[in-house]
Amino acid sequence: MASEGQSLVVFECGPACRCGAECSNRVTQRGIAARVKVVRHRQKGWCLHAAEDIRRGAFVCQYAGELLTNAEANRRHLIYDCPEYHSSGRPPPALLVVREHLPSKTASLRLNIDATHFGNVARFVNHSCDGGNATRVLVRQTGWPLPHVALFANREILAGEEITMSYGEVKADESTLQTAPPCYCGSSNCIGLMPRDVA
Ligand SMILES: C[S@@+](CC[C@H](N)C(=O)[O-])C[C@H]1O[C@@H](n2cnc3c(N)ncnc32)[C@H](O)[C@@H]1O
Repeated sequence: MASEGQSLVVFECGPACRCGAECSNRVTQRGIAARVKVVRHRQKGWCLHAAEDIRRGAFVCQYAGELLTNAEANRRHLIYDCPEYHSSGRPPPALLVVREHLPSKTASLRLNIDATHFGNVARFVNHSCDGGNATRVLVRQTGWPLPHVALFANREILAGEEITMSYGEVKADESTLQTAPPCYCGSSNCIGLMPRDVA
């Protein structure tokens, strides 16, 4: 899983603030905010569904996982990309790579969060080629050096609907056609292939 381009950044109170957990500017810090359930799909594996209506703009959950160095993320990408990995019965890879363009615009921070082995329900959010109904947002907390990744509903999500997001753009180049895994998102613009990981 990868994402190219700039993610939206929001700012919240954090360890350097005097306010407590009840502060209204700590929206993403109180755990999973919507009732959700994990449902099995024949082709996509486990999926995250809304168990109640989720209003547009609402925080759903953080994307929790192991925070990796770039070198370790690249090493794991190689492992996760191997066909043997997928046929081994091990959990599907959930290594998310997001970039934050720093204010200077000349540098960017690459954040590698691997939820394959340790994570929360966000690891069950599947890809949709139409962008999905959840958007990834970087959350910076005052006094905390690194951003967190949070999922927000980008439209109203009805109870029973699958919660999806975009893993990145699908490039229909030759290497993608040969190596990209099949996509079953069912969107009208889906070409039947998932985005390939970009390190
Ligand atoms: C982060 S996991 C998502 C949860 C996963 N479905 C599971 O069973 O654990 C990413 C993996 O889910 C599957 N997946 C996600 N979106 C998919 C889609 N649109 N079509 C097919 N498989 C998908 C792929 O196996 C992918 O490597």
